[in-house]
Amino acid sequence: MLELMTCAEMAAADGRTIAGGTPGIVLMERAGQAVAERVLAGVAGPQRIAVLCGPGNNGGDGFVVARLLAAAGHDVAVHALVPPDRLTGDAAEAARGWQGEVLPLAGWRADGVDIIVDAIFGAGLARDIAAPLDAVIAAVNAASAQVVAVDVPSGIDGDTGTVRGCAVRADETVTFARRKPGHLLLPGREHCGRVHVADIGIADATVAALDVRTAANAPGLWRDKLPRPDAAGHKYKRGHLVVASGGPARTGAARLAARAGLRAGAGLVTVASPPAAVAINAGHLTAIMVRAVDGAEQLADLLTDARFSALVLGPALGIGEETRRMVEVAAAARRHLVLDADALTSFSNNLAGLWQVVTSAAPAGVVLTPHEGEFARLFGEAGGVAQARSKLERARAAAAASGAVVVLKGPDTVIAAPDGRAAINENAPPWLATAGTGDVLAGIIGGLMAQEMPTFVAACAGVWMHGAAAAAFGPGLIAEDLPEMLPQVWRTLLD
Ligand SMILES: NC(=O)C1=CN([C@@H]2O[C@H](COP(=O)(O)OP(=O)(O)OC[C@H]3O[C@@H](n4cnc5c(N)ncnc54)[C@H](OP(=O)(O)O)[C@@H]3O)[C@@H](O)[C@H]2O)[C@@H](O)CC1
Ligand SMILES: Nc1ncnc2c1ncn2[C@@H]1O[C@H](COP(=O)(O)OP(=O)(O)O)[C@@H](O)[C@H]1O
Ligand SMILES: [K+]
Repeated sequence: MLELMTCAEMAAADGRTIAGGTPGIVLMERAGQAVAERVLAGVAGPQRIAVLCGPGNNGGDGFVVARLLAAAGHDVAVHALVPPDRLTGDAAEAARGWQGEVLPLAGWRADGVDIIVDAIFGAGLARDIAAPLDAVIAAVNAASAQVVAVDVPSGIDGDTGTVRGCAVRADETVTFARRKPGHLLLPGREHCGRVHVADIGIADATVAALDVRTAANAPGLWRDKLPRPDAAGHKYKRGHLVVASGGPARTGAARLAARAGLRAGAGLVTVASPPAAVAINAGHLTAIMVRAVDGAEQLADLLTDARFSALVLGPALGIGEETRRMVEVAAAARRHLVLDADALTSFSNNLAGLWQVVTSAAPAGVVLTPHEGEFARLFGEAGGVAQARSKLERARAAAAASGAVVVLKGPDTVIAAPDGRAAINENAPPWLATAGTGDVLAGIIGGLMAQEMPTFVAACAGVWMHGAAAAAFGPGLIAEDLPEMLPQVWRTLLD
């Protein structure tokens, strides 16, 4: 159930289910039933309920909800954007089942209403919301009533999570068959409240046949690919991660990444340090080793030892030619790479150079972990990225353009593979917005890749474990706390 279906995929699933013998009105009845049950779940005693119905099938669901809630003894008022005789298809049939009055939606006020059912627009939202509906949505959002949205809060684009002009802020959202990307991407996620997924009879096989490429990032996606130490193992079987350090005044980022890599399970971790920073690094490290490595040439020498299986390059490494050459040397040595921070910025406006790196590293995997600023510098002008409608599609286009797995960070981090697979993360608490947490993420992913976890799932697992570690620590988090929470996260994953 981790798939996230686009509105077009949902319509296709709907069409195939109808073609398979389930009439559309039956799906609409089940949808309305699920919403009504959710409304009733939270109430004691008769409620004054306003059902706001739009001109399409989302409105059709609303008429079903209204009928069921009235039958359950509540005081229900229906307000519709268009008169029922202007509805067509299943929505028209649903409206015929509503015996009560239908009042206009324009000019609606929330006075005296306990619960609002938002059935104005769902998957068919096609343009920005304009007058007079913008005032209706403002009235919904200003009301003290409980708001339950049908499928998506009206005004939120289900594919992109963007607000089309204005949008309802719901307490609860009931969607059907699977969640949609807009339930996880910001700002959509914040408009949905709690999201419930109702089974309306769209078979899993029907969803599977659509080859949905987007998923919510959760252990079900990658738990079976996590590296697990075995009884016959030794540390060299668990991979050896190398993290490159910056100069004497810029060493902390590499140590954060290195410690995270060790906690992520790499058997050994070495900080490759400029000679001038070796004493500082050594003074702060115990289980992690330090090696003097002076630039790209000496990195190439280090990597003649085949046991170094993965590298994290970028955190506080410095921007420019030498960092770019270190990346190229590591790629030429065909090691798994996590490129972060300064390593990314060293390839600004040089997508061809990045593509070359990814190509020469193959079959080893490359993961890029940009935040929005780094992403813009890397991919701003790239074909496909500029045209993309959402964070999801931008990350996917960047993965296709670079050949790497792209982790586009933020509260709704998107992980995208060049083959089109993508996952949206939803477990990261805002405590993560603090210096150095990105370095820790790079280290976790590098630690998993050092153990030969496949690239895309290593990136997904790393992002999730990072969010889970932050959530487990909670308020007051600083970057140093994250690696120390990983044992607790591992226990939940390996049970
Ligand atoms: N798929 C399934 O399995 C099932 C789907 N179900 C339900 O169907 C819903 C999708 O229904 P839908 O396709 O009819 O679209 P919907 O959201 O009602 O809107 C379309 C209408 O809105 C109008 N319109 C659009 N934007 C506008 C704007 N800014 N301002 C003003 N008008 C605007 C648009 O007008 P037009 O663009 O044609 O001029 C059209 O009239 C889905 O969310 C779910 O609730 C369930 O019944 C269970 C089974
Ligand atoms: N508001 C937020 N909610 C959840 N996670 C966030 C938020 N802001 C940032 N993050 C996460 O925190 C990390 C910050 O990384 P980055 O920007 O590279 O910082 P740094 O360079 O200081 O390490 C990323 O994993 C990002 O996804
Ligand atoms: K809605």
